[in-house]
Amino acid sequence: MTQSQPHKKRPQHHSSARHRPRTAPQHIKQTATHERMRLEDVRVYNLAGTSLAYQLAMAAHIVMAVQQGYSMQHALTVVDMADGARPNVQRLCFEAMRHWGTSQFWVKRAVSNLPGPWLQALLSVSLTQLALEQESEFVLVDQAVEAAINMKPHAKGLVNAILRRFLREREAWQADALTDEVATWNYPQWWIDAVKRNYPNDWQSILSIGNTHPPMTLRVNARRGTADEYIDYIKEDGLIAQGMPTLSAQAVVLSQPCGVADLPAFADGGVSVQDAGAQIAADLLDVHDGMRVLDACAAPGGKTCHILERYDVQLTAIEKDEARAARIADNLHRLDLEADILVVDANNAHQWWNREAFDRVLLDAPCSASGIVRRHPDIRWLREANDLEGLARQQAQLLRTMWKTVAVGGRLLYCTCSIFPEEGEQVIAAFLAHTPNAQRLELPALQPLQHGEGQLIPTQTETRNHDGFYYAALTKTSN
Ligand SMILES: C[S@@+](CC[C@H](N)C(=O)[O-])C[C@H]1O[C@@H](n2cnc3c(N)ncnc32)[C@H](O)[C@@H]1O
Repeated sequence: MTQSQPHKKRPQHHSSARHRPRTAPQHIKQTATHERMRLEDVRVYNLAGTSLAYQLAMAAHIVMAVQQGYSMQHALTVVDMADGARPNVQRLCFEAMRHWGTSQFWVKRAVSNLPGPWLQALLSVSLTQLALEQESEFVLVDQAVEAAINMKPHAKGLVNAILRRFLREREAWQADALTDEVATWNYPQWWIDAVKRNYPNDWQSILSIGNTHPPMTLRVNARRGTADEYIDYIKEDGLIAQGMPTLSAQAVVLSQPCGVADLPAFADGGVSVQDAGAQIAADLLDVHDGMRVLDACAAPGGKTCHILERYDVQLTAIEKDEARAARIADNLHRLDLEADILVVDANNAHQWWNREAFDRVLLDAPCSASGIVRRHPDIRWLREANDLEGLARQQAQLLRTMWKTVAVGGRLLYCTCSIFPEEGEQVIAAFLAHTPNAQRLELPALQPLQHGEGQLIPTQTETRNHDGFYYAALTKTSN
């Protein structure tokens, strides 16, 4: 460690009032919850929480919730589960989502009348486990049947028969799946077609990387030390890591993921979890001390905090979702940083903007999240082809509004965690075509990384392991 011991514990910070989100009128999309299962009612009775049967039954519920439009992360957070069951349920769900195309293909081939959604989900979760050979075959089939007996007793024979048939005919089933694109790649057909269309030379590797386990990448708090110091520091805890300087001076990738609570210096703000591709934003925004900075779509505050760790600026963070805005406040508090958090729709500038222009504006717009499917394997099954049109409209609207707040000579950095040009290059091209006082800036730091102007695609090499992002920087030439 260095003399200043940047990653050692230090006294608890006392939150200032500026950490508390200020609430303004919100427009949060209401979902048609009445059409979907109530996550509060999800229960598995009569099975011990430690049993695989319980965990398979619970995973089937969560996966079924995703089919009904809930995000998996939300379902996993909200559903009440037996103590200790959560890590394994989570693993079962993540693996089921990464293999949903294959397992649903098998279920549909195996039955003449499709069973109800929970049974389909149980079969998919179980077939995925058999295909991955994670559990003993005997235990898996036994426990899946046990889960069925508990939840849908009439289906005991069906579950037993399908799982045993898979074990007998595994090779034929696997070969059969390769005749179908959705079953082969495990993405909806429209997604496969869009990746093929936009990346004719790389579409297979992009789809494959999206099905791998993401790295656990950290951002070292620049106020506390360097990436190299942190890498040395965690060796004491037996953790191996390496830097990723081509992406960010603060990025550190762990060779093995660990729980956030076990991360040395996490609790007292020495590090945060953030993909290396996301960490480029703080460089591309070209911030200097003393500037007025706006982060227009800020929650959970990853980029807000990164900017504040590096520069002494006056930062306003806007977020329309109150619960998500609270996460910005939590992160600022943990990192001992300050920003003004406004809970408001950024598009309603008259509600929050006093017409004092910002030197730097970061617009990390809501998007399909197609660049981060490794981390959220359910996203592909939740999105629909025509979502891109609606998202692009939202992105263009936010860009038009945020542009008003940029000072002459100032910079706006537009970004999304998407790999689809509809949400990246096409939004920027259309904006530039209609905005005479906007000029695109070169981003030399991005040159060696990009795949098409401003576009980072998910990459998985020793020196570059990051998610998919799009970046464009614009400067205002006149009012
Ligand atoms: C991609 S996330 C931002 C991630 C964040 N920049 C980070 O690095 O941690 C987009 C965020 O914008 C918020 N959002 C979407 N539309 C908004 C709007 N019109 N006004 C304010 N926030 C909005 C979403 O709720 C979401 O939290």
